[in-house]
Amino acid sequence: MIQFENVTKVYPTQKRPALNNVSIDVQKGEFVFLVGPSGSGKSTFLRLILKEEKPTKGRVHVAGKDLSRLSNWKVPHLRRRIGCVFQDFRLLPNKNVYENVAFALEVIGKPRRFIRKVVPEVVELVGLEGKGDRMPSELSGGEQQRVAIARAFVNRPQILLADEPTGNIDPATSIGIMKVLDRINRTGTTVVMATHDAAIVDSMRKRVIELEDGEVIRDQSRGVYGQAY
Ligand SMILES: Nc1ncnc2c1ncn2[C@@H]1O[C@H](COP(=O)(O)OP(=O)(O)OP(=O)(O)O)[C@@H](O)[C@H]1O
Repeated sequence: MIQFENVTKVYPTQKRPALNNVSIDVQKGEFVFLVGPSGSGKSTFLRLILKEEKPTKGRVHVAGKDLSRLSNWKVPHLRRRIGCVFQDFRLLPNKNVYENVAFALEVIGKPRRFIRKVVPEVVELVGLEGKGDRMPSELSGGEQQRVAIARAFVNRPQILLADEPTGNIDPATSIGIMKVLDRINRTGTTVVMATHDAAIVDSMRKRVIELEDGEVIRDQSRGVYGQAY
């Protein structure tokens, strides 16, 4: 589903590569944690998947497509197949829960009948049934992140990228967020989550890819946050 082949990324203003000769294969339906210190290249890895950045060397394949051969006008189509969740939720403050989720479908031209059917389903999937008419300001941080996940998933993307999704949420609430991501993963969606949250990584026992200075220093199935010797 996601394949990095000897990928090196050097930003124009930098001498050191943000990613250095990274080769990684993520299969359809996998759940992968991306860990490593600040500046190790996690966000760069996610940006390359979205074709927000191009590799300096090497190739990135996503959903069977070689991104170097994907013309610019096809990039929005690629991004529709990838849901994104961020640390800071990024909800529209003037729209309620239902409208925030529906908006993701409206902008890609889905019919109103379809939107009316699927939005409540996804709102329920993330555990927010009965809260569809709340504004983001009337929700806890954990609930806001659930809305953001619903919005990312409502179009049933093949891949969900999450960049520090529990970064602004307390540990107890984070467990609920991880249950939602796990539920989404069980529908067959490939999940890649960048995180500094050791407790979450240790509790999930999923594949862990560790970056340091842009290099993969560990790729462990059913892994933990820190190196387990
Ligand atoms: N747009 C950019 N221009 C120049 N250098 C950049 C840019 N984005 C990232 N970098 C550099 O590339 C390296 C990797 O950064 P990246 O953001 O991928 O790390 P990260 O692991 O996601 O860090 P964090 O955990 O803090 O989010 C860092 O040295 C960073 O300063």
